[in-house]
Amino acid sequence: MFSRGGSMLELRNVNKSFTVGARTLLNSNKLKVADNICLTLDQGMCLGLVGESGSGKSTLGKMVLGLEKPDEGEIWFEGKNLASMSRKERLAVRRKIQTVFQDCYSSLNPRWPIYESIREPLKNFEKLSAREEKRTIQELLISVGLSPDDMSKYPHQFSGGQLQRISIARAIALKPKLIVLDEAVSSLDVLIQHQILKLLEDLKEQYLLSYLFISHDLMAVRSISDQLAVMYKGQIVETISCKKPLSAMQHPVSKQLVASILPSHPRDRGKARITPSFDGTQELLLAANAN
Ligand SMILES: Nc1ncnc2c1ncn2[C@@H]1O[C@H](COP(=O)(O)OP(=O)(O)OP(=O)(O)O)[C@@H](O)[C@H]1O
Repeated sequence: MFSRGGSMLELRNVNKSFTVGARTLLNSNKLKVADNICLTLDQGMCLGLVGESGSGKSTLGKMVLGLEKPDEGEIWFEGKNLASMSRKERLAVRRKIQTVFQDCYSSLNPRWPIYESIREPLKNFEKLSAREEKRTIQELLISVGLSPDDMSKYPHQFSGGQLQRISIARAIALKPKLIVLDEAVSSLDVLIQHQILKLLEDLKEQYLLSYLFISHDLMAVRSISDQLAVMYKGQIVETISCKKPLSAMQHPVSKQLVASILPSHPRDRGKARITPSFDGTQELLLAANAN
């Protein structure tokens, strides 16, 4: 399906449940958030994971990041099963898989100049001199479209879009192979979303990155992904190439996601669904197709 490189990430029959509500001796309520998930992401590609709130997307991202463990199944990264790696190998993987979350305000320490926030992963994983660190941080800021002088400013001095650029600079500081982007553009307005998606696309080429792009926003996911996986109640109900039109999506849940995209002008709502896509082209979806 993917062709640029070999398989970077593979989820094999991954299952995960959480215990919810009161547990009694006779009863424990289990909520299945990953139900036999099988997914592959090849090197240099972007896999979009879309689905309604609570469908299990973030939990899946956390399992890839090693923040949650699957109950069953395996997660393979660069040809190795995460669960059977040595401590040293796991540490190496930790720097190769980075993340950008939605909430850039809480992911940066408000009391630190952003220099310190970007420096943190470098300090943990690289042995750089103060001079090298400073140069690296300046280069990272430039590569995300900010000024090297910004490094002495504090988070409150930046807009939401700029803060997300800083989070991205920190995520790429260790030259990772894979970035899990969990609702990374969801809190931004459409114009800034577009700019951050463009930046992510450029960085993907420049640093040969792979992305797992998690969002409930079908259009944002489609604009950056090569392949799209639709998640519903812990299951992947459909995977489809993003080269195909939205109308090619078959599963009722996918069709519902498509139907929920509102046309840009109220006049068009209810007749045809016209949605501007991020490359500026227009996609015309007849309501009959979408439903
Ligand atoms: N640690 C946990 N313990 C118990 N339940 C959890 C835990 N983490 C997540 N859940 C539940 O699992 C379900 C899936 O959550 P998850 O955050 O993975 O979904 P999501 O698709 O990312 O949703 P959203 O888009 O709202 O973030 C939700 O019902 C959530 O409340």
